[in-house]
Amino acid sequence: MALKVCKFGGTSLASADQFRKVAAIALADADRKIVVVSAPGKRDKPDTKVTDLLIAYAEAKLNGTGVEQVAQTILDRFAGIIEGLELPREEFEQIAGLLKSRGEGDRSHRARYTDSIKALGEEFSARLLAAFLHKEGHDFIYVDPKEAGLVLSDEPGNAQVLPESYELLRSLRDNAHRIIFPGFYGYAKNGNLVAFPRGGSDITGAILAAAVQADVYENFTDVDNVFAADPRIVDNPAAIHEMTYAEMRELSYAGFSVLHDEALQPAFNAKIPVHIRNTNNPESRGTLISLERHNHELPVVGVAGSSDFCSIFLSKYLMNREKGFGRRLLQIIEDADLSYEHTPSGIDHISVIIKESTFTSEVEQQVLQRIRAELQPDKLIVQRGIALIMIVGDGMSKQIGVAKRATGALADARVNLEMINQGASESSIMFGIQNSDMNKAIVALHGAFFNS
Ligand SMILES: Nc1ncnc2c1ncn2[C@@H]1O[C@H](COP(=O)(O)OP(=O)(O)O)[C@@H](O)[C@H]1O
Ligand SMILES: N[C@@H](CC(=O)OP(=O)(O)O)C(=O)O
Repeated sequence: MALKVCKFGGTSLASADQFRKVAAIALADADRKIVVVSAPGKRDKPDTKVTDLLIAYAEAKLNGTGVEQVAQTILDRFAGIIEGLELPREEFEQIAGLLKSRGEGDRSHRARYTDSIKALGEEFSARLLAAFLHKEGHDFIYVDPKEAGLVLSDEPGNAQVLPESYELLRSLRDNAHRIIFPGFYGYAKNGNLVAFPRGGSDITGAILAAAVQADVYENFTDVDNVFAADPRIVDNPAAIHEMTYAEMRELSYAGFSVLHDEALQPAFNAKIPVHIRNTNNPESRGTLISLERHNHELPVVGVAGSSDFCSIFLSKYLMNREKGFGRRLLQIIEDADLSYEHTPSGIDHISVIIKESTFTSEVEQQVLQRIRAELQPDKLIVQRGIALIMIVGDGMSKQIGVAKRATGALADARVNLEMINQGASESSIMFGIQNSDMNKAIVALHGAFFNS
């Protein structure tokens, strides 16, 4: 018998009807031993995810205004699901009670308090799904991440799994029941509830899959497969049925929101294939992500982009002769508590690419002052509003002319290139362009590699 861990995203649990689909998928295969769930997501485009409602609830509690209204919206969402699943009234009372009592918790640390509230979306989803399956006569139980041993670093909203979790979680494998597990959060060693970054239920699923040595990690979402470009940007993008961990890691980091980029590491380390599938169309083939792919024809498997980066550009004659220049520059970045994304360089120049949200004007002033004083560059320019576009494919290094095809397509679309950087692994090329050109560039690059 195989062992499968499956994760259902927010769109898969957005309403009672969606819960029923999830239950049917879980029941369709007895190998689906562990089911990880997200909080109810959007039912349609203008809708709001429960996680965002809970964050608004935490804000309202912290600021002391508008609490009742947002609490009502949250409770209405769950009341609709409970009613649609024909669950007893006590389920609703339990949720309302938990929301209220958790809301009264310690508010002295904003981020910590917000984590404790926003995790409730996943907890409620998991409790309701378990209650529904139980009512229908199936042997599923709700498992609490604290009891199971999902131990995380104590970094609110940005937690990372600690190695001991894997040993502790392994025993889920031998649990006599099938398991419903809430995604997105765990507990620090000091007992504090801590959440992963947004989209982190994908990470929970991958950790559990690695811990129990699952045969496959099925990640159910609302698309038939991973596409070669974001379907919200490109009409009818090409379907990708197979890709490697490395390709998916680069693409999800670069903008494919279908899978959290940090979810791949646990699966990759434990060599567990990840199968992206559609809750609304479980018959579709999906996308299998594993160590190697069999289809080697495609030099590029995907084009992704994200906006709002900035670059710190330095040039200095004979920079190449100055030992430790790069190290000293990156030390200044580190001292400002910044992390960097890329460092494209040439003999006399180097750029450091940083997320714009972290590079406030105050931080900019400090950093530039130190760079001028300690490195004496000939030129120092900060450019904001940069989008980074990546074309990714393990087959790229073996094919001649990939960069030419890409730059040709960008030129035809009249996209101005600010920078180009080929990843050291030769499986990606990054283009820095203006934010406003991002979608145009993605459409052009998708066309160049997939429309022929
Ligand atoms: N390259 C891509 N392939 C497929 N989906 C993508 C891609 N890029 C972005 N997406 C978006 O990711 C969405 C699924 O991710 P997400 O909304 O986080 O789902 P879930 O609620 O299941 O976690 C899709 O609906 C799609 O709009
Ligand atoms: N509900 C959390 C965690 C998550 O993974 O959600 P989703 O599976 O809907 O992306 C969030 O919105 O960030």
